[in-house]
Amino acid sequence: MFGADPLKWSRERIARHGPVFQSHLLGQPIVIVGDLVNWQKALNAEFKSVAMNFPESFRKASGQTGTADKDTHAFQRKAISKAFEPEAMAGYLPFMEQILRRYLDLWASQSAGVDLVAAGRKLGFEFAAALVLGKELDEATRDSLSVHFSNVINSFFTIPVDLPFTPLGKAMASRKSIQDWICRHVLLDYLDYVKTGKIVGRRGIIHSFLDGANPPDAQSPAFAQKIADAVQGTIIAGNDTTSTGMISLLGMWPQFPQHVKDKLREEQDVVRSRFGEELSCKAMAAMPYALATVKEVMRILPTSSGVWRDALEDFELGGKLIRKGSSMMMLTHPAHASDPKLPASQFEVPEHMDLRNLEDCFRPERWLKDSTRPALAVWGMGPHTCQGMPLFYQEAKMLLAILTRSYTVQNVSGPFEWKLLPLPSPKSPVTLTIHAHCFKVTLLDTQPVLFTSAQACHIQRIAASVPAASGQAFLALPGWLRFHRALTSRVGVAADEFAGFGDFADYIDDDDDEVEQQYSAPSLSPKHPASTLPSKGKQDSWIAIELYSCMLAA
Ligand code: HEM
Repeated sequence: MFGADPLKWSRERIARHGPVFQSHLLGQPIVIVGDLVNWQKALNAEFKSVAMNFPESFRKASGQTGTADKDTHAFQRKAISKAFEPEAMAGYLPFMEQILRRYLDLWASQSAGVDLVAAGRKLGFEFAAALVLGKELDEATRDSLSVHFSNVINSFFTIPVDLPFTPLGKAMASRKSIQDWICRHVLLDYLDYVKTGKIVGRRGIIHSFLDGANPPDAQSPAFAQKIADAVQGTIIAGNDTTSTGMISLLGMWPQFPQHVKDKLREEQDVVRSRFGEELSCKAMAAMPYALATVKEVMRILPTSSGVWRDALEDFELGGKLIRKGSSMMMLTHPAHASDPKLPASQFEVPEHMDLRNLEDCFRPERWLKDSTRPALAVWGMGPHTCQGMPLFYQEAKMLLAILTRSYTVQNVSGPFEWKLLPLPSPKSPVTLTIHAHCFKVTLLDTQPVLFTSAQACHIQRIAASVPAASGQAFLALPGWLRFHRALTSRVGVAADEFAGFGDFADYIDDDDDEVEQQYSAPSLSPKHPASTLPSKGKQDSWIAIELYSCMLAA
C-alpha cells in the first residue's frame, strides 16, 4: 500500500494521527514525517537531535558513512563546495552542452523512438560521471560502470548479508570493480594534478576536491583511497538523482500544457535574440521560466523520495515524543502536498499535485513570485542540503532550452501513470520519438538544403570564431558563387544524411580542380587584401560564414 501510492497512504495516516506518526516499514519501526513544517524543524536540529544514517548494506557497499559528526561533515562539504560555485559551473557548460547535443542527435536519429527510462538513465549517468571525472567515457566503459553503480545503489534497501548471490554480495563485487577502474584509469591523473596542478582532459568536480590537498599527501596510499572514495561517492550522489530528473523532465515534456510550451518558446526567442545560439552563462541566467518549469516538475514529481535520519536524543516533533535511537523517514511527496502556500484540498490528492490533470495544476508561474513560491524538499534541508543542486538546475534548464529551440518530443505509447517510489518512473514502458527541427536554406538557385538546428548552431559557432574582417573578405569573393553551386548540389543530394561539418571538409579535399582554383586564386576587391583572408587550412570556417549568412537571410 505504501509503495503503490505513498501520497494516499500518508494522507490517510496524517488525517488520523497528525503529520508525525509511527509506522512499520521495510521490516522495522519507523517514524514518518509528512509535512514541511516538521521536516524543517527536524533537519534544523541536525547533529543535535537527528543525524544522517545509511542502512548497513549501503554503508558497506558505497563506503559512505552518512556523516553524523558536525566537524567532519563541515570539512567534507567545504572540500567540494568550490566545484559548485558559479565560476566552476560556468566551466562545465560547454561540456554539458556537448553531451546533451550528442544524446539528442542520437535519439533523433532513431526513427522508432527511444525508451524513456533507458534514455534518461544513460544521459543521467553520463552527466554524473563525465562532470565528476572531467572526461567523457567510451560507450563500453560507461555501460559497464553504470551497471556497477546501479548494483551499489540497489544495496540501499537490502539485508546486510554479504554472499556472492545476495544484493549486498553483488554490490560489494561492483564496489571492487569501480575502485579497480578508478585506480587503473583516473587515479594517476588526479595524483599528478595534486603534484603539478596540470589537468588531463577537462576540469571536473573532483578537481575542486583535490585543490585542498597537500602535494606530499599524494604519495600516501590512504590519500589514493580517499580520492577513489570521493570519486565513487560523488558519482553515486549524482547518478540516480540526475537520471530520475531527466526521466521526469523528458516524460512530462509531451504533457506540458500548451501555454507552458508557448512561454518556454517565447523565453528562448528572447534569449537567442540577446545572446545568440550559444548557451553561455549569461544566456543560462536569463531563463527564469525554464527554471520555474524544472522546479514545478520536481514539486509535482519529486526526484528524491525523502531523507533518512536517526534520533540522537529524545525530542518533541509535531506534538509527538521521538525516542532516542528511532529511525525516521521524511517523505518528500506528502511534504510538497502539504505546502501551506498552496490550496489545501478536501480531495484525496490535492489538486495542485494531480499528475493526471497537468492542464490545471502544472503552473511554473507560481515559482516566479515570492507570494506564491512553494518550498521544495527534494534537495533536503538544513546542513546536508544537496550540493549538486546548481549543477542539476543547469543541466535541466539546458535540456529544456535545447528541446524548445530544436526538437519536437512525442510520446508514442499513449497515456501512462507514474509510480513514485523508490524514485519516480513510468508504471509501463514509454517510447518517445524525438524529431529535430530543420532549417530550410536555399543557396542561390539550387535545391533547398535542410539543416537541423544542432548543425545550424555548430555552423554559427564556427562562423563566430572567425575575425570579422576575414569573414567580410570571404563573402566578397566573386569566385564563391561557383563554389557555392557545387557545394549546394553536393550537400543538397545528401541532405538527409548530412551528419556534420566533416562533409564540407571532405568535399574540399576532393580532386575538384575548379573549386581548388577558386580557393587558391580568389579575385580580391581592393577593400579586402589577401592578408585578411583565412588561410586555406581554415576552409571550414569560410564555409561556415557563408552558410550562416545564407541561413540568416533565409
Ligand atoms: C535531481 C538531482 C538531485 C537530487 C534530487 C538530489 C537530492 C539530494 C538530497 C535529498 C540530499 C540530502 C540528503 C540528506 O539530507 O540525507 C542530497 C545531498 C547531496 N547531494 Fe544531491 N541530489 C541531486 C543531484 C546531485 C548531484 C548531480 C550531485 C553531485 C554531482 C549531488 C551531490 C550531493 C552531495 C555531495 C550531497 C551531500 C551533502 C551533505 O551531506 O552535506 N547531488 N542530494
